[in-house]
Amino acid sequence: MPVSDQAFVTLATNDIYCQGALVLGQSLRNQRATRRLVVLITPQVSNLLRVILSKVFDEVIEVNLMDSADYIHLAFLKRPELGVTLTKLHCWTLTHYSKCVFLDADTLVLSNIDELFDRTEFSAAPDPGWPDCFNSGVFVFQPSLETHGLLLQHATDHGSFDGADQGLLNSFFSSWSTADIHKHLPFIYNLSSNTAYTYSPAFKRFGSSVKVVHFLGPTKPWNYKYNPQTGSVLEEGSGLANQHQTSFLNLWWKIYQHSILPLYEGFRDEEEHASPGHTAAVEELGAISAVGSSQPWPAEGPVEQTVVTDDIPPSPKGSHAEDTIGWPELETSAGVRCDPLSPPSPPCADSSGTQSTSPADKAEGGPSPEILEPSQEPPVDVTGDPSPQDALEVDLAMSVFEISIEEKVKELSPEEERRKWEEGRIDYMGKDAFARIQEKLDRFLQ
Ligand SMILES: O=c1ccn([C@@H]2O[C@H](COP(=O)(O)OP(=O)(O)O[C@H]3O[C@H](CO)[C@@H](O)[C@H](O)[C@H]3O)[C@@H](O)[C@H]2O)c(=O)[nH]1
Ligand SMILES: [Mn+2]
Repeated sequence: MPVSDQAFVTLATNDIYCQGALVLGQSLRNQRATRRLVVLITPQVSNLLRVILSKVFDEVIEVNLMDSADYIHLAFLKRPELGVTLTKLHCWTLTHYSKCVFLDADTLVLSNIDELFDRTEFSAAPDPGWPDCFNSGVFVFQPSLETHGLLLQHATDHGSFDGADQGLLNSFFSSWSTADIHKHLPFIYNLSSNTAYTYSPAFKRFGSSVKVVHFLGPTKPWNYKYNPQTGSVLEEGSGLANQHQTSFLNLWWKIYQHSILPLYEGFRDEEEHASPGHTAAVEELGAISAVGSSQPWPAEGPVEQTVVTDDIPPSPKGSHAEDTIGWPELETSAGVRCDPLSPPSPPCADSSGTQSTSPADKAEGGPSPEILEPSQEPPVDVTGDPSPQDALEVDLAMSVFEISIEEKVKELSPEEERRKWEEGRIDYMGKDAFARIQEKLDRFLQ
């Protein structure tokens, strides 16, 4: 039975972390999650990614620290280093839900975890590095503007001992390690992907019951390159720790390859009649679709529709993530193609499941109006008009043998370029390499 006042929530502040959020959301779908799927994003996330996110998530909610009420602003100004942290805390403002499970965008769900909703705030699993602290990559919480306010106050007054949300949340929910064992989630709900290496006998014994893998640490699945032919990540230069970690990475990429990449595929048609003002994004789309269309990724099984939009129940797939192989058309439930390069038409906006209201608009009851911060803001259409900054921040490089996701090097204006040169910041290996300059000269001389 779907429970509509409860939700799985994640966060992505840029297009790169969006790739993680997409795989996480898809993995929840694959495991037939019965709660709503919500992703919090910030203004940096491109319009294309917002549209893609809305194919997997029921709600895409933009949060913006700077537009928020004064006390948030204050906390942010006093503690600028807590930027992403304070953004994560926004999950407490989702008061149209009675209970939520937060999952980092670098987690992967391997089996159904709906039972986590039997737990209460604040439940989390031990951190592998310091088990008296919880890891803040997976936690059960109860949205409340009052708690949100208290957390921000705590951030303003005390900061965070690790400079991020985990330190802050541990000092706020400081009785976690001693007060109530029910609030200790078993480690299988937040297994750090390199734990198999640190305590391999335990992994041998309990590994098969793992439900959530967390790729915590500096190297994320999207930092690896993947071979779609062999179905495995390329080890070169990535320093893979062990075979278990590799199989979790492969699983992540398998979902990315079969269920996420096809979501970009449907934008191919837009390429032809897109206006010239949008070349950056269009080039990107071309790169995305060109290989996919002429050379579909090896599919191992029946081609199924895996696109899930608002109000469509999770796709009735097998219970394993591997079962989901798809090559879906990017169409919404209304059968309307959404063009990320032009303002969304009403059917697109309707069927995408994207929220155009801020979370607290739907809040009922709750604390006094003066702390109902987001509701005073005008509604934000998260898939609104594209602007020059809307170009993708990621490069999805694809060939038959290799898929990779890379952060796009930001295009600098000629003035910024000149300043960089003058300051001696020259990209000898990249675009200032002799070969590039030679190309430019050749073009000029022709
Ligand atoms: O640029 C960023 C960085 C982070 N995030 C979000 O914040 C989460 C936490 O960041 P992550 O890179 O996953 O941190 P971890 O490597 O998991 O490191 C640990 O430390 C973090 C900071 O305390 C905690 O948030 C994590 O839960 C904890 O596992 C991510 O999953 C995303 O959801 C973004 O959206 N954009
Ligand atoms: Mn994480």
